[in-house]
Amino acid sequence: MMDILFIDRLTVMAYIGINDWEKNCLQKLIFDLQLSCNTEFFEDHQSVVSYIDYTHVNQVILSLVSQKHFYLIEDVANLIANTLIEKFCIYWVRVKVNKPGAIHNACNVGICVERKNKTLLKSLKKS
Ligand SMILES: Nc1nc2c(c(=O)[nH]1)N=C([C@H](O)[C@@H](O)CO)CN2
Repeated sequence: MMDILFIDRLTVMAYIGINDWEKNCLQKLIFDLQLSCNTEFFEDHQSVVSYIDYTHVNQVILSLVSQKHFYLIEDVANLIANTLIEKFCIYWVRVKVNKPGAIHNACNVGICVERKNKTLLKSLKKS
């Protein structure tokens, strides 16, 4: 069994979009994140594998999204998913990027990507 650390409706202003006007205009992106982990590892807080600090996850996302202009919401989702897999001890991650208001006759549009930490999942199978 695996546990899931989640962050809902994390809101960030970003330069995002395929149109010229979107290069200089901050727009709202809302993230829903799920990080699969094993919280039993976390009981010993002195151990190397410690808990996943959701404030640290938040900082990583803020720093990634504020660095540059992104063309597609897919680009943001992929960068965040791959970075979280690299930086945190998690089995898989699900990143949903919402760009509300992008289509005038829909309340929301977005993309949801899932990435696995193949190395960690392999070591889980062996044990
Ligand atoms: N699959 C996608 N389609 C579109 C995107 C996107 O990021 N992914 N973006 C746009 C525009 O930037 C739009 O949001 C402007 O309002 C159009 N299609």
